Amino acid sequence: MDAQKLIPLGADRIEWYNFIWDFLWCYIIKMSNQSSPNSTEIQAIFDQIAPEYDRLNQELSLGLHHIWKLMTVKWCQPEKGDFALDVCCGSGDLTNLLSKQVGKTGKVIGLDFSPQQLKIARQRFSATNINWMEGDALNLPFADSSFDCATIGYGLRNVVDIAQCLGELYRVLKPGAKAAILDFHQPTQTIAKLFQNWYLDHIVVPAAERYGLTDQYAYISPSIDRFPQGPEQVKLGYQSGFSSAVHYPLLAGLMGVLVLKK
Ligand SMILES: C/C(=C\Cc1cc(O)c2ccccc2c1O)CCC[C@H](C)CCC[C@H](C)CCCC(C)C
Ligand SMILES: C[S@@+](CC[C@H](N)C(=O)[O-])C[C@H]1O[C@@H](n2cnc3c(N)ncnc32)[C@H](O)[C@@H]1O
Repeated sequence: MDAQKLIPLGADRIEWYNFIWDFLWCYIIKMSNQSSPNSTEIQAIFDQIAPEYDRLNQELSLGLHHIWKLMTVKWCQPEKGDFALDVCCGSGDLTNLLSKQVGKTGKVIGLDFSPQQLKIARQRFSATNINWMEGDALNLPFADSSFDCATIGYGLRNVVDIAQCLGELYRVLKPGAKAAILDFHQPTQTIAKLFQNWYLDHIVVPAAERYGLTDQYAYISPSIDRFPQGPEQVKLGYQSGFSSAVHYPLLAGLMGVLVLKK
């Protein structure tokens, strides 16, 4: 008797059901791991990494992040005497660069919702034309048309509502003012994307492991996957009311700067 005939017909069907169920369960698990963290979780990440944040940025970008930040500040065209805003200021790199550009007659607000990042920023930079503020990028505590220029450095990808953030940025800028938004970017070229994933998985996360920050730095890669690419960022800029929006890829598209004009 052929063994095949011994298997009741329903057995195949049960195997199929089990396979489909297992597949669906794996898919649900994977997608649930891709879910975006909420504001509280984001704030916790940046509070936790604050003590090592600048050291790891310097080491892992081989110091290049300073160049990307200089370009970002240049592209929002700050002038002497301006009132400037650095949203999601973190440890204050861009706030400090804006402070130097607007000079003694100008003023810069560095705003962030992470107390630990702001603590580091205050320790690093004591320029008298800088005000450090704890606040939410999604509900800026400023009047309409307050600022002559603004920056967001590696913040837009981390807010829980990008459109809301861009809307607030538009609201607080003066007519004709510019904002420059630096962040990671998903390269369009496959080889660049493969390198970005490799670098994040095999250089960045292992480096963070030394400080017990594996999970916090492992967050970067999926956050980049969720982040709109250049053309989509431009569309969001126009939808937020900006009169012009241009995205400039940097480093073969591994990074990018969105320049908006009100
Ligand atoms: C300043 C940089 C990243 C800031 C940053 C942004 C985030 O959203 C984070 C989230 C969670 C933890 C940390 C951060 C965070 O540090 C960019 C430079 C640092 C990057 C970690 C390095 C990655 C660089 C490129 C992927 C590859 C550069 C290759 C080149 C040969 C150096
Ligand atoms: C990667 S850090 C960037 C810090 C700094 N701009 C730089 O270029 O290094 C992202 C910062 O965004 C802040 N952030 C994220 N969501 C925010 C929100 N809704 N309001 C204010 N700050 C926020 C985090 O607390 C963190 O300090």
